[in-house]
Amino acid sequence: MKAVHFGAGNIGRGFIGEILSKNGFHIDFVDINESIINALKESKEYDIAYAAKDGETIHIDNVDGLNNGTEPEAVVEAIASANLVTTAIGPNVLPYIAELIAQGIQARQAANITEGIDIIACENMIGGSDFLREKVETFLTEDNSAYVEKYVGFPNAAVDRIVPDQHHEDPLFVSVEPFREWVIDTTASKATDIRLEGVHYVEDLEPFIERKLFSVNTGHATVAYAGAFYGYKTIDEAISDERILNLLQNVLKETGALLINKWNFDAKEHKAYAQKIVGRFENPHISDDVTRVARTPIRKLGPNERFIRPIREAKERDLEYQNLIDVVGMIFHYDNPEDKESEHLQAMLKEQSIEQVARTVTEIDDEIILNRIVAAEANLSK
Ligand SMILES: NC(=O)c1ccc[n+]([C@@H]2O[C@H](COP(=O)([O-])OP(=O)(O)OC[C@H]3O[C@@H](n4cnc5c(N)ncnc54)[C@H](O)[C@@H]3O)[C@@H](O)[C@H]2O)c1
Ligand SMILES: O=P(O)(O)OC[C@@H](O)[C@@H](O)[C@H](O)[C@H](O)CO
Repeated sequence: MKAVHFGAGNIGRGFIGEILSKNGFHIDFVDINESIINALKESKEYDIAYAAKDGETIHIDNVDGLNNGTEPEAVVEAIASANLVTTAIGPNVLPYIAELIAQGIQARQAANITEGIDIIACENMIGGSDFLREKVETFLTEDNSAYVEKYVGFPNAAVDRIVPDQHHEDPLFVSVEPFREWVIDTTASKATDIRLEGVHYVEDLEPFIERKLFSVNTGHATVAYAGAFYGYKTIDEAISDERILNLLQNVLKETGALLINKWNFDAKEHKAYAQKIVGRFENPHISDDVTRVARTPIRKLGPNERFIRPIREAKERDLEYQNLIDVVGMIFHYDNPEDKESEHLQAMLKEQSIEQVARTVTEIDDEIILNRIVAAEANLSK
C-alpha cells in the first residue's frame, strides 16, 4: 500500500506518518522544504519520540521524499499509483497544491484506474477536504469531474495531537505529545477497503471537528494570544500565569456550553475532555512557542474559525461569550513582525478603525458583537 502525504512538517511526520506507517504504508512525503525532503530521500526513515516521562520512541521506515517545487512530475506519478493521499500543510496552502492533485487525478483517469482513492485534508479547519476538492475541481474538465464523482473521495477529517516546532540536530526527528485523535468522515469515502487502525471512522464528523476546534484550538489560541499580550514566549510559561489559566477555563466553559447545547454532549464527559486539554497544554515535556500557536491571526479570526463561529452561535443561542470576545480583543493586539498575517493585521489597524478591520476579517455584521469586540480591544489599550 502506498500513501502520498503533502506536508512533511510537524503533524505530517509526527502524526500522519506514524499512523500510515503502523498500517503498513510506504509514504511519499511531498514538501517544498529542500532540507527535509533531501534528508528523507537520503535516510528513508526517522524517529518519533513521545514527550512524556519515559516516553517511548517509534521508528518509522519505508518513507521517501518528493519536492513538489522541483519534481512535480514525480508527484503526479506518485498520486497515480497511490492508494491514499493525505495533506497537513495548513489551510492557506491547500489552494497551492490543488493543481498538482488535479494532475494526479487526471493521470489516474488516463491509466483507467478504477480503484477508489481518498484524498484527506488533515488541517485544522471545518470542511478541509471539501475545500480542497473545490480548489482541485477548478483544474478539472467535466469528464475528469465525472471520474472524481465515481472514484475519488474527499472525506473531511479532524486531527488532534500537539506537535510543536522542532529544534534537533536530526532534521527528521520529531517530538510529539502522546495523545492523538484522528477522526475521518466515512460518507464521502471512495477507498472503502482502507480503514486505518488508530483512526476513528464516523458518519457525522461535525460534532467531532467542532469539539476539537472549539475546545483544543480555541483554548490553545487563548493561551497563545493572552501569553503574547502578557509577554510570554511559550505555552507552558503562559499557562502558569493565573490570569491566563482563568481566562482559558472561562473560554472553555463558554465553548463547552455551546457544544453541549448544540451537540448534546454529556456535560460531565465534556468537562473531563476540557480538563484533559488543560493538562495537555501544561505538559512539562513539551516546549511550544506562543508564536506557533498564535500563527496566522487573520485566518484565526475567520467567520468559521475558533473564535468567531462560537461567538456567533453562542449569541444565537443566548449563551455567554464575553471571554471569547476578550481574546478576540487580544488578537488585534498581536504584533509579530515575523508573521505575515500579524504584520498585515497591524498595517490594516494603522489605516482603518478597529471596527472596520473587525468587519473585514471576521465578516461579522452583527452590531452587538462588533461593538463588544471594539470595547474589548479598547479596554486592553488603556
Ligand atoms: N502541529 C500541530 O500540533 C497540529 C495538530 C493538528 C493539526 N495541525 C494542522 O496540520 C497542518 C500543518 O501544521 P504543522 O504544524 O505540521 O505545520 P508545519 O509548518 O510544521 O508543516 C507544514 C509543512 O508544509 C510545507 N509546505 C508549505 N507550503 C507548501 C507547499 N506549497 N507545498 C508543499 N509543502 C508545503 C512546509 O514546508 C512544512 O513542512 C495545519 O493545518 C495545522 O493546523 C497541526
Ligand atoms: O495549527 P493552527 O495554526 O490551526 O493552530 C495552532 C495549534 O493550536 C494547533 O496546531 C494545535 O497544536 C493542534 O491543533 C493540536 O491538535
